[in-house]
Amino acid sequence: MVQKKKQRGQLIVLSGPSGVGKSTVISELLSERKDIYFSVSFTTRQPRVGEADGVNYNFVTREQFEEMIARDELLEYAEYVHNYYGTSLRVIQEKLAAGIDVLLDIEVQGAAKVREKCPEAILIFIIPPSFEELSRRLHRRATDAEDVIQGRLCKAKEECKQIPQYDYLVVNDTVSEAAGEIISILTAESCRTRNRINLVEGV
Ligand SMILES: Nc1nc2c(ncn2[C@@H]2O[C@H](COP(=O)(O)OP(=O)(O)O)[C@@H](O)[C@H]2O)c(=O)[nH]1
Ligand SMILES: Nc1ncnc2c1ncn2[C@@H]1O[C@H](COP(=O)(O)OP(=O)(O)O)[C@@H](O)[C@H]1O
Repeated sequence: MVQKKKQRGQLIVLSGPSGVGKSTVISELLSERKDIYFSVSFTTRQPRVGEADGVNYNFVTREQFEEMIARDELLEYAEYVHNYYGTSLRVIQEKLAAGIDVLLDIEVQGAAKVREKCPEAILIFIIPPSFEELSRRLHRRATDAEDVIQGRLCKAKEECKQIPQYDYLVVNDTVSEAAGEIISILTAESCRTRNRINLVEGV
């Protein structure tokens, strides 16, 4: 009855305000689910202390980014606080076709484009326990100047208006609980009939 046929990978989108803990939760998630491929985005923003090219982001100039747009090489892209951010189309296509699940950490406009192009993508939004805690996390991280932090906090309120477009909402109170909830979501999604029907002969 059950055939061994390779399934297409699942596309997983994670969004949430700056400083909510996306990168932290993603590290925890990837340490438990080593089979998931994290998509390293392209950006024109400057690297922060401790960030490495090709690991956190592929850091490019505005000119290089605009060339990628012109060549139609991006699955999606958006401008966020005066910088471009975008996802390589080729890499994502290759991984998904090889049956590998792909995780994107992208903001709300990019997530909406992914939904349009790949309706089966799983969209997860992460929120902080409170707005005050979000502000504390951004200050404690100490990677951005005060005006940048204020800009990101303003943007957070706008971004939260898009929550109804997401399939799942996760509160990042503790990192382990948030990562655990995402793992549960992914397990349930992988059991959907549409993701397993190929396994059954003659259906
Ligand atoms: N649309 C889109 N957004 C991205 C991409 N990569 C990162 N982002 C988003 O860009 C925003 C800013 O990211 P970053 O400057 O690293 O700040 P951080 O979220 O505070 O760590 C975040 O909301 C990310 O989710 C991408 O490839 N496409
Ligand atoms: N659950 C949590 N509780 C307390 N601090 C957290 C939690 N998750 C993340 N942080 C801290 O908050 C700051 C922002 O986290 P980060 O992962 O860089 O956020 P994002 O990628 O969403 O911008 C970091 O200093 C991180 O250590």
